[in-house]
Amino acid sequence: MIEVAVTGAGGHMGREVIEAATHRDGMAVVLAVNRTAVDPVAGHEVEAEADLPDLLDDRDPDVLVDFTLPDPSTRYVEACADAGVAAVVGTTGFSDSQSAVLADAAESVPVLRASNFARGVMALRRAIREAVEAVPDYDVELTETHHNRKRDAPSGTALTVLDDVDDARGDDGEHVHGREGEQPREDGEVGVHARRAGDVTGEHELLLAGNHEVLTLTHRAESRGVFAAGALDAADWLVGRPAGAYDFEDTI
Ligand SMILES: NC(=O)C1=CN([C@@H]2O[C@H](COP(=O)(O)OP(=O)(O)OC[C@H]3O[C@@H](n4cnc5c(N)ncnc54)[C@H](OP(=O)(O)O)[C@@H]3O)[C@@H](O)[C@H]2O)C=CC1
Ligand SMILES: O=C(O)C1=N[C@H](C(=O)O)C[C@H](O)C1
Repeated sequence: MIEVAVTGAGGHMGREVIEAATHRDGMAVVLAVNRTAVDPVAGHEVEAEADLPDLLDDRDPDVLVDFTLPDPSTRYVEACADAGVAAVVGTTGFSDSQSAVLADAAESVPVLRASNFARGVMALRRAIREAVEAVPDYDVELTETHHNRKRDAPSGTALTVLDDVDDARGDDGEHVHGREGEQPREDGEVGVHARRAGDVTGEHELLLAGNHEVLTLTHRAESRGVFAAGALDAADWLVGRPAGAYDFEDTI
């Protein structure tokens, strides 16, 4: 039985993760914490996040799954490193210095980070790398659309895809965020567009155009359950691994 702790238990993703873990064979939620007080989630009492270090010692989970914000997430992963608990991090929007804190923690415990836990996005990323290599001189534009509550822009997935495009092209192309004014498009630049509206779960589209043709590669998440399932697959895979920094692709 894999025993799971969930931070951000009152958030949209935290609730999905608790619900999915509760109904998953071979998994049990032994700890749920949140910053503000919330009613039980899927029958699990939600504890105060301030008590996390003591709660980790007391409940001794195998793995913690975090979908919150960069600042609390880094604190939670540091607490995992102190307690010897593996961590799966779905939070996005980390600064370089916050990422360095996660990398430090990964020297003590296994830490798996992914900007997107949908398996379809893993497939999308492979398709994007292949397409960009096949038509390296085509114009590239990336558009992501998310719900109106989302704080970080561009999305974590968009930033990951931009890295994939740069890797496939073998350069650090200029990323142009939105456009305004009379500046024409420069060769090699990648346009990046972040839309926020309604309750869109998450959409990412890469458009490649040139030589009188247009190719689009799109992923659309239709439920947050897809992210929760992927994060729990990652948790399952991570338990028992040596300390280190892992990503979702490592699990395949
Ligand atoms: N990797 C992936 O596949 C996915 C990643 N995400 C990422 O997950 C994160 C959370 O998304 P979502 O669940 O929609 O967000 P929500 O806003 O619904 O939930 C945020 C959670 O973080 C907590 N929180 C906010 N501020 C603080 C703070 N200062 N200290 C401690 N806790 C805090 C909230 O607690 P409180 O209730 O007290 O406000 C809440 O539990 C985002 O970074 C998002 O980009 C989302 C979906 C998929
Ligand atoms: O905030 C969200 O909702 C999502 N965030 C992740 C991101 O920033 O890429 C993943 C997914 O698109 C949903």
